[in-house]
Amino acid sequence: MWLFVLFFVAICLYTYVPLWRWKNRPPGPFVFPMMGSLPSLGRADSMALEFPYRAMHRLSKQFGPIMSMALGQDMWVVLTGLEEIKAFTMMDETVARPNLKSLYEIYSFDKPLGVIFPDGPLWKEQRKFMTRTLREFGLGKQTMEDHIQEEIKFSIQYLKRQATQDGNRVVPMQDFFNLPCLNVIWRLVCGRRFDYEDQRLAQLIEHMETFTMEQAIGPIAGISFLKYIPPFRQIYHKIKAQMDIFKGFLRQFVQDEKASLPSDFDRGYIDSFLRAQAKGRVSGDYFTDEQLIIFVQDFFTGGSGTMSKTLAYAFLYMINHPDAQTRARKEIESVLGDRDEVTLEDRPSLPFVEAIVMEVQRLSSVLPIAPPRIPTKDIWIGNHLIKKGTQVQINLYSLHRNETHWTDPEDFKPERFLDDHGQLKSHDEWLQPFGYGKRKCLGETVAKLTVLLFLANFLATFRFSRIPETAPLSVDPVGGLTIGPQKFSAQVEIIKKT
Ligand code: HEM
Repeated sequence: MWLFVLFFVAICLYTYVPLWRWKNRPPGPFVFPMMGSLPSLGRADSMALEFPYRAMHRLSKQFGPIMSMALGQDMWVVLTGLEEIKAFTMMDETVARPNLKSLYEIYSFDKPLGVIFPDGPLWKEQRKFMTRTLREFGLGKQTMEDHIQEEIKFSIQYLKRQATQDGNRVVPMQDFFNLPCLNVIWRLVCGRRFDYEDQRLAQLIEHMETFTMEQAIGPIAGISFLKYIPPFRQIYHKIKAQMDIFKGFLRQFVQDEKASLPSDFDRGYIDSFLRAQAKGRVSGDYFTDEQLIIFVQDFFTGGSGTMSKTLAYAFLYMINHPDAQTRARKEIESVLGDRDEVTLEDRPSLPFVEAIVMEVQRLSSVLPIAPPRIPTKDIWIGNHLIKKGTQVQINLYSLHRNETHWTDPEDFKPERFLDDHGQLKSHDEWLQPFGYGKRKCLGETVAKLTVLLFLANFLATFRFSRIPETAPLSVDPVGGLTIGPQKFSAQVEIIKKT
């Protein structure tokens, strides 16, 4: 009995002494010994484990745009307001990541490599290298657009085959854009694409989605002891096995690219990296094979799934909102005239299509929480102190569902981004699907271009509708780090034969 009381007192002291010492701590739900704030999260949202960002968003209505809470024994600060997120993400002291040991075991040879997870000089230099190399590869320039257009043509033919193969025109859509989007990334990486029938492509996506779409990956990454406890233990080993195969594939691919490196031009990102490695350019330490493998893996996990899930959601909303689909098609047809293909040049004449993309990005929030950060010294956001070393979550979903800023935030209303003349309003700062500040997404340009061109060209070629006598499609998401729509099918009518 006394032992139990002693244990209880020790646990309480361990939990509450740091909290008493933390003056000006952001407000937040009650912290229980061992369990932290989990009971409050559970009360705010009965599906808090599946949708932690939604539970945090609901709690923020009670506690405000900057909250503190405990997950297990660790204290976290959660940012949900625009001013707080802006202030935090613009500081040099807030670009560091926490030590997500279990995640690095799964993802990157036991240490933070690539560009998404490291910090310090490695991150700084590799982010600079990635930014420069992507620019050289024509992000926003013609070459990039040509690659995307070519992929659009292949995928339009692919959808035509699927829509006509058994006569009923019904096509499962939730994963349709996985292959084309992986190819957009693959082009950036090595200048080539896979055939859609190539089994390696499907396998790569399967390995990757075991990681990005696993609900438990957040808790496993954030709470290090979970990997020893069932059912997280099994999940940890399953994801690790899949990611080991993925990395094995990339390792072999990098070796093959090294062996066939052209002397006078770069086929893609890998070649640029290998050339920097060979020259010992910049700081040679960071240009290792392992760094390259995880760099390429970052392209896929950060870029491919996020674009394909955004596109899947775009078509889901088009099916649920046939009036918006018709209006978008009219706009596209008036721009196209006799031409076949919507291009980047048409963008200024497609305000409604662009507004649809923005509204889909707002509602889908495919990366609802940015990867976590830790301040490297005590920082102040308004009157609140975030202590050095506290884990910080940036809840982008909350920005997108803020009830004070957005009218009817749960509703699909692309018009909210248009002015009285039907033109796009200037940028709305509350829409931040790519994050904000010093670690903002590096693929924003390619992602925006890909989503817009796919959507416009597909709407010009096909009409998408709900299968007769079925209910409106659910917009509820599935997934983990990245989220996407549940399984859904569309009736696909070909309206342009060429
Ligand atoms: C619709 C598509 C996309 C969305 C919604 C998205 C969203 C995001 C978000 C929210 C972050 C975290 C920002 C932060 O930590 O504050 C991020 C980081 C990143 N994204 Fe994207 N992304 C998309 C597409 C892409 C693409 C296509 C690429 C690659 C070509 C890419 C590469 C990256 C990289 C490398 C980072 C890490 C940046 C860093 O930590 O310094 N993303 N992205």
